[in-house]
Amino acid sequence: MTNGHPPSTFSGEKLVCIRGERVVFTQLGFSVATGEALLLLGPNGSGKSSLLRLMAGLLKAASGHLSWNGVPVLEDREEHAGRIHYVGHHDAIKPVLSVRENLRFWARLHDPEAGDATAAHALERLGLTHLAEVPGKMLSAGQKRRLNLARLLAAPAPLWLLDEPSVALDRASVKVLEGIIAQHRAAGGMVILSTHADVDLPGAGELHLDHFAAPAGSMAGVWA
Ligand SMILES: Nc1ncnc2c1ncn2[C@@H]1O[C@H](COP(=O)(O)OP(=O)(O)OP(=O)(O)O)[C@@H](O)[C@H]1O
Repeated sequence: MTNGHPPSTFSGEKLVCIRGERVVFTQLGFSVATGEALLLLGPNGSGKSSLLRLMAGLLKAASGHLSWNGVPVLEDREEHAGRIHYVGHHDAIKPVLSVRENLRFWARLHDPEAGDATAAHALERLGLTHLAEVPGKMLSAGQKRRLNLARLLAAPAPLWLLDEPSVALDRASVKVLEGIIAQHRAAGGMVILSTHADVDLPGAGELHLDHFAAPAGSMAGVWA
């Protein structure tokens, strides 16, 4: 047992993803355990975002299954939602709420008891303290990304699903991201992350989505 999240394994087996009529990937499998990180790699359109959305329960697999400690996650969607933080391409920032209010809102969605001290720490870690009272709509792209990433620290969740989290970040902020991921893993968390850029995740596994592509032109119904 670590001093944070209890030992767990998140895995997927024989996953098939269809978007529109196209088979994006087929027979895809992975496994991530406590303290581990998995990098999703592959060219544009190979299915990295789709796989992350599927892992987050936002998209349904055409077949195959996802398990947490061997139990299919679809058996209890609410429990699964409670164990993840998903940060996708679209920012979830409410434009009229301040940076601090946005963070408080997210923290309480995850944990109604979440205290202000945790949110303050998250703001400080992401270099947002001086912007705490600024409305979301006035942030730059990189500041919005940092606020979305601050959600990771505002309430605990063992599994972080991050879709190209380094986009719009300056080099110093990428270093901060690498640091909070390392700390999360040291506390028994897991991270699954897609990227086209250099994000240093020591010892991370790699999943190359193009290895699971269906033959060109495969249509739903043939491979699913
Ligand atoms: N809403 C949608 N409806 C139908 N097809 C979609 C939708 N979103 C994505 N797709 C298709 O699914 C496939 C995989 O897209 P996805 O965004 O998962 O790839 P990706 O590897 O994340 O790409 P990128 O590196 O460009 O971000 C692509 O062929 C894309 O056109």
